[in-house]
Parts: sequence; C-alpha cells; structure tokens
Amino acid sequence: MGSFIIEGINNLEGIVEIGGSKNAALPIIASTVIVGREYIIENIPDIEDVRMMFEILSSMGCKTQYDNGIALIDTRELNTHSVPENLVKKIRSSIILMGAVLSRTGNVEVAFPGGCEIGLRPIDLHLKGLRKLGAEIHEKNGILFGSVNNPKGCEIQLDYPSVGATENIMLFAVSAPGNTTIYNAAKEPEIVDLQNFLNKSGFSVRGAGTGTIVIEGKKNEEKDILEYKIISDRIEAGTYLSAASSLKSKIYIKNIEKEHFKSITSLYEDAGLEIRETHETIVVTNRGRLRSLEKVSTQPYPGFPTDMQAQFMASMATANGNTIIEETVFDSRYKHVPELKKMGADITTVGRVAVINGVPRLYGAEVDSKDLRGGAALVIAAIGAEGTTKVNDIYHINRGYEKFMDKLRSLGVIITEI
Ligand SMILES: CC(=O)N[C@H]1[C@@H](OP(=O)(O)OP(=O)(O)OC[C@H]2O[C@@H](n3ccc(=O)[nH]c3=O)[C@H](O)[C@@H]2O)O[C@H](CO)[C@@H](O)[C@@H]1O
Ligand SMILES: C=C(OP(=O)(O)O)C(=O)O
Repeated sequence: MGSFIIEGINNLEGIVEIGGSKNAALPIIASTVIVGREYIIENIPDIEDVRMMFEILSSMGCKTQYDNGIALIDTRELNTHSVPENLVKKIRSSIILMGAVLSRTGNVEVAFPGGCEIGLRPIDLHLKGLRKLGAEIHEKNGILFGSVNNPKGCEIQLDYPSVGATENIMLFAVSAPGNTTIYNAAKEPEIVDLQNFLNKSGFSVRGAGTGTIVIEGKKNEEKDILEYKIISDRIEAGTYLSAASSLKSKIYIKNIEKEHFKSITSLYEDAGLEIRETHETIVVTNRGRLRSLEKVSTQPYPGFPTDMQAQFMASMATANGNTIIEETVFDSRYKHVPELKKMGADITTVGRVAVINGVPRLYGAEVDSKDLRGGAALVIAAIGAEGTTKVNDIYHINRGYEKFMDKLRSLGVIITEI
C-alpha cells in the first residue's frame, strides 16, 4: 500500500503551490451529470479521489479526460442511473451523485458511500431532504433505490449544517420546479463554489456562504461547452502551514484564497507563526518553538475545520505547554493519536477531547496512516522529528494531496516513497 520514509530536518524553506480544492472539485464533477453537455474544468487536483470520481462517471457512459489540472467531461451519453457499488464505496462524495442523477433521470441506485473512517457518517439528512423534494427512496441489501415522479421545491431545515446534505439537496433542487429554501445550510467555501458552478451552468441558486440557500428549480437546456475554474484547496494550504510549525522555517504558500482559511492562519498566528499576506501568497516564518493554545474546537465553517485537526495536533505536539482540542464535528477522528504517541507525543484523549502536553522533540518511528488528514499529520510530525520515520498506508494521503512528496521536497523535506 506504499510508505513514505522521512528524515527529520532542521528547517523548511521554499515555495509551494496549492492545487484545486478536493472538496469543491468532487461535488462539481458529480454535478456535471445533471445536464448532458461538455465541460472544461480547470484547477482540478491530481488526486486519487478525483480519479475515482472520473472512473464512476466513465462507468456510467460519460467521457472524461484529464491533463495537468484540466478536465474535459462529456456527460451527454450518460446511460444508466445505477452508480457502481464497488466505486461508490471508495469515496465519500459519490453520495452526491444521488441528487445529481435523480435530477437528470428521475431514478437512482447507489450504495452507501465510503470516504475517511472518522465516525459514523450517516446520510439521514441527505435522505430527509431528497424525500421532502419528492423522491421516494428505499434501501435493500445496502443499496439505496430512489425515484421521483413529481419533484417540487420546498423548505428544508437541516438539523445540522452538513456539507454533503447541503450539496445533495442543491443538486436535486435545481431541477425540482418551484423554490427550495435550505435553512441551516453549510456555509463552506466549497458550497459557494458549487453554487457558482451551477449558476454558470444556467441554474439559479443564491445565498451559499450564508445559512440560507434559495434554489429556483427549472428546466436547463443549455448546450454550450461550459468552462469553470475550481477554487484552491484551503486544507492543503493549511497542511503546508502546519509543516512549518515545528521547525525554523520560511515558506511561501502560493495560489491561495486567503479569506477561506482565516480560521487556520489566525490560530497559527496565536501559536507564534509569523504570517504575512500578499495577494495570493502567504509567507510563513517560524523562528522557534510554538506556544500552546488553551483550547481549540473544530467547528463548521467559518470555524476551525475538522479537516485541519490532525495536522494542528501534530504542530501542538511539540509546542511549549498544554493544548486542549475538542473535535465537535466527527465522533471518532483521533486515529492518528496512538501513532503520534509512537513518535513520543504526550497526548491523552477522553471522548472527543484531546489534551496535548507539548514535548520539545518527537522522534522517528514506524507509524500507520489511518485516514487522509491523520496520515498527513504523521508526515508533518516526522518532518520535525529526530531521526527517520516510516509512514505506512500512504494511499490514504494520496486520496486528497496532490504530489505531496514532490511539494514537500520543494520545501527541503527529505522524503522518499517505497
Ligand atoms: C468530500 C467532502 O466534502 N468531505 C467533507 C465533508 O464531509 P461530509 O459532507 O461527509 O460532512 P458533513 O458536514 O455531512 O458531516 C458533519 C457531521 O454531520 C453528521 N451528519 C452528516 C450528514 C447526515 O446526513 N447526518 C449526519 O449526522 C456527520 O456524521 C458528521 O458528524 O464535510 C466535512 C465537514 O466539514 C469534512 O470533514 C469533509 O472533508
Ligand atoms: C474527511 C475528508 O474527506 P472525505 O469526506 O472525502 O472522507 C477530508 O477531506 O478530510
């Protein structure tokens, strides 16, 4: 399954360019099936999850080509409403195809999705929303069968601002006649990107980025080739920021949308990183050991993202003092903790709370990556550790980080893949 070997070093220096956002690209690629046409989408990250989404679309009769960040997608010949079970189970965003395929064909068959194992991850809010819009959905042997005769816009109050449920409902509501209003919608920048994409496609969505999204359902017969550019990945940018945190470093992080990751930069500034912003670049300087922070809770956007929790924990593992982290979004997202402890970290978890007692140095060890961000956090920890670290099962990391090894090398990290 592949491993990284990382030699601990003394400082990071260089420039790293951030790619397109995984969590924006995946639902946008899924939404291309709603209208059969050709699309040219730029800034698509070169990652395993995207390759998987292309494989799903290809298996359903669509054509996809990808080269150097640009995808050509042709969904005119979609020939099934059945999403292949083996592929659906590999990525989380495959569930978003439910709303998109229902929109296009009025029917869908899809298994429960995969993705990182970071808790229960039910899809009750997706199903509740789609049903309210008129879909009939039942489950048999782990497969969801959906059909719709008379979709109708409606008001949907989400019990929690779920990213996936908001996206799924948007993709079905765009073609359900009448207005749909989603209350307590997720506010993530990736939702705004999806709205922008849908509007450019000829649909009518407004309010994304706030808790209330209004979708005017309508027939969309646009046929022209559609061009779009995905936003950059705020979590990838945050991950390189965390790489600078345990060493004396000066790195330039390019191609960012800095307003999207204010909650990340402000936390690292509080911990002692110097961050200077120019238009699309931030310059991060670390002059020594970071300070611990009293308490950090993960929250839906605009709060501190759960997708940065593991990397932030790796940073705080060598900070001066104790930090408390509370993971409020997922119920089981601490699988990186036992691995960080193998490297000498002093961390105790009780339920969703982790107490990190910063130690002066971590040391190299053999550790296992259990999920995407947890795996990245182990690499971050290894960069500042004394000695050699072997991080196993790096396919988790490759799901969501584009050219991770090459980008780290460009910052001076001594890393090889075996
Ligand atoms: C591909 C993608 O975009 N993944 C992101 C998306 O995941 P995802 O869309 O799965 O995350 P959600 O926002 O839906 O989940 C947040 C919380 O809501 C719960 N929940 C969700 C749906 C539901 O029907 N019922 C329910 O109880 C989940 O179990 C979890 O505890 O947002 C997460 C939260 O920012 C990120 O960590 C993921 O990187
Ligand atoms: C949890 C994540 O991804 P997914 O929802 O695709 O599993 C993530 O990107 O951190």
